Amino acid sequence: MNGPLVNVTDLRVEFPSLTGPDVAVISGLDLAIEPGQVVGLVGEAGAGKTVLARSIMQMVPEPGRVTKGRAELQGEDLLTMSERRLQRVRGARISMITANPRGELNPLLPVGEQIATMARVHLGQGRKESRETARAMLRKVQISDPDRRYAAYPHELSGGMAQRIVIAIALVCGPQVVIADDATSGLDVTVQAQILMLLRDLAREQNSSMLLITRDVGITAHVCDRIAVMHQGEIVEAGDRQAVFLRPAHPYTIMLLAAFSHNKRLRALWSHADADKAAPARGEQACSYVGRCPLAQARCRAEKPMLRMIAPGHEARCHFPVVR
Ligand SMILES: Nc1ncnc2c1ncn2[C@@H]1O[C@H](COP(=O)(O)OP(=O)(O)OP(=O)(O)O)[C@@H](O)[C@H]1O
Repeated sequence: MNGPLVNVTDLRVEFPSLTGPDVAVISGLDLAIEPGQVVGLVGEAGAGKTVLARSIMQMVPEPGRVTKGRAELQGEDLLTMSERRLQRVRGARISMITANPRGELNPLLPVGEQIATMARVHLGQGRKESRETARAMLRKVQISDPDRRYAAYPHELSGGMAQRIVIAIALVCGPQVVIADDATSGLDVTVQAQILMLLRDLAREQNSSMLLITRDVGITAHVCDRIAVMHQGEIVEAGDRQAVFLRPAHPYTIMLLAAFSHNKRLRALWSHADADKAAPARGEQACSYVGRCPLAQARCRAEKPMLRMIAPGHEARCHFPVVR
């Protein structure tokens, strides 16, 4: 296959505003995911991470709508796909895991049956075979006593166990891409790490790519091959994990890393830079970070920077990237 597995280009998503014209919460966004790659999408609350994930699934929350761009899976645009075709693609070739496992599960159906149903619908398995597949999946997500748990209802499971079931459902068809949107944020810290590692290992085992969305930069340091940093609906930096962590180039990335640092002085730097009052609205002809940027110059207010290469495989949307 030539080209990335998932290729989002020039995506724009707008929401109506009560007081004026529609607001673009995502604009000019490009993001590529290669086969087998784990891409971390990081950024603070409201950056547009969930809207991006849901756009790829053609599930933009109402009343939002995609007004521009493409989101291709192996060259086929998901954004213009018929609902009928999408039903075959979602769950089978691309699946999503969110922070609310109980909300995803059917409260009236034993959890094993929910996994087996996926195998019946998407893999064409019969009743007996799909039950075997579901049991095997329960073992893979490390649910103890899988035969007994097969018959359990969602309310009988802990949050961590419910999330393991959601992961089993998401992975049972061997999708090419898994989107994990804040998938562990509702769980205890110790369980979070276990579930993330499990998710990564299982995805790797079946060569699924993964888009791992989180506000917690620390999580991406352990799990991801590549990091994309999102700010106000735009990717402001993207690169291999090593490059972004060791040589962050966009001032926003530097601040984001400082916010997660153990170093108190670095964290203080972040809180000083956090005054967002002068930030321009999304889509204006200025850098989206100019109001908070300690390195901003006149050009940053007058001209919107493009995402451009600063080293092979490393890009930043900044007129004055910090290059070392
Ligand atoms: N249903 C909606 N109606 C109006 N605006 C919305 C809606 N959903 C999202 N938005 C807007 O889109 C922006 C991006 O939201 P999104 O949920 O994608 O952020 P996020 O980066 O995923 O944040 P978090 O880390 O808190 O999940 C928000 O600032 C919000 O204004």
